[in-house]
Amino acid sequence: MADKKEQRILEFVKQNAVKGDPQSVLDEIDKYCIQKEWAMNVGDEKGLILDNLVKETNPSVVLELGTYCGYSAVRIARLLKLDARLFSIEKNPEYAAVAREMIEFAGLKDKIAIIDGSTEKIIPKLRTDYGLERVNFVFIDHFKDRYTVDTKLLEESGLLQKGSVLVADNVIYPGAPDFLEYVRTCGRYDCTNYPSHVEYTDKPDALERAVFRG
Ligand SMILES: O=c1[nH]cnc2c(O)c(F)c(-c3ccc(F)cc3)c(-c3ccc(F)cc3)c12
Ligand SMILES: [Mg+2]
Repeated sequence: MADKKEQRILEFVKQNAVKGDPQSVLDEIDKYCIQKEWAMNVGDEKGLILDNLVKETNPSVVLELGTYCGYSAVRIARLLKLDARLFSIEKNPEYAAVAREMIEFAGLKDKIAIIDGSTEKIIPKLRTDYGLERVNFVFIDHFKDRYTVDTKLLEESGLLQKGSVLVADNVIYPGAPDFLEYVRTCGRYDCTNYPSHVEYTDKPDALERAVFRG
């Protein structure tokens, strides 16, 4: 594959992180993105907020929309209990290939499954083709114009149950105004905003947590 930024990040991690140590993988990705090339990982500042939201939920089944290089999959899965699992949907095959190697290097291959394809095609098939009954935690971090339609797909798929937690990245920048409007006004979610910054910058951004009322 052509040497792309995502490949360079993976190579840097392989050279500098400790195999089987998820925290060192996160630290080296952050170091690369701060020192060499910006990349759209959730990053260390929003990552700490995400850590706390995962810890307080202690989910058994996690769904991620948008894998990219696997940073947030590693970040979340490193906190999960032994029998918990994370399913991450990625449309870009080059990103998925990098993420698989990143996740294997971090030692989390048995906890994380990457599903190749688009969310609009995969979400409706999660119950039938992947055997998912319910998801307890969803990290939404893909195309901002898909946040609302995919949230509605999750509702219609029957995968959400009372207490299922959605956490969405970038709700301020690049922004997901229709998603914020939907989850805050449709009456089916309890919402909380967590102000932060775009990864590796001082540009304001935020995470939004939306807890499904059932
Ligand atoms: O696309 C994304 N997916 C997930 N997370 C993202 C994220 O956390 C980001 F910070 C950005 C971002 C924000 C500001 C900026 F200047 C550049 C990129 C993007 C993004 C937005 C528009 C694009 F054309 C390309 C990338 C994403
Ligand atoms: Mg993001």
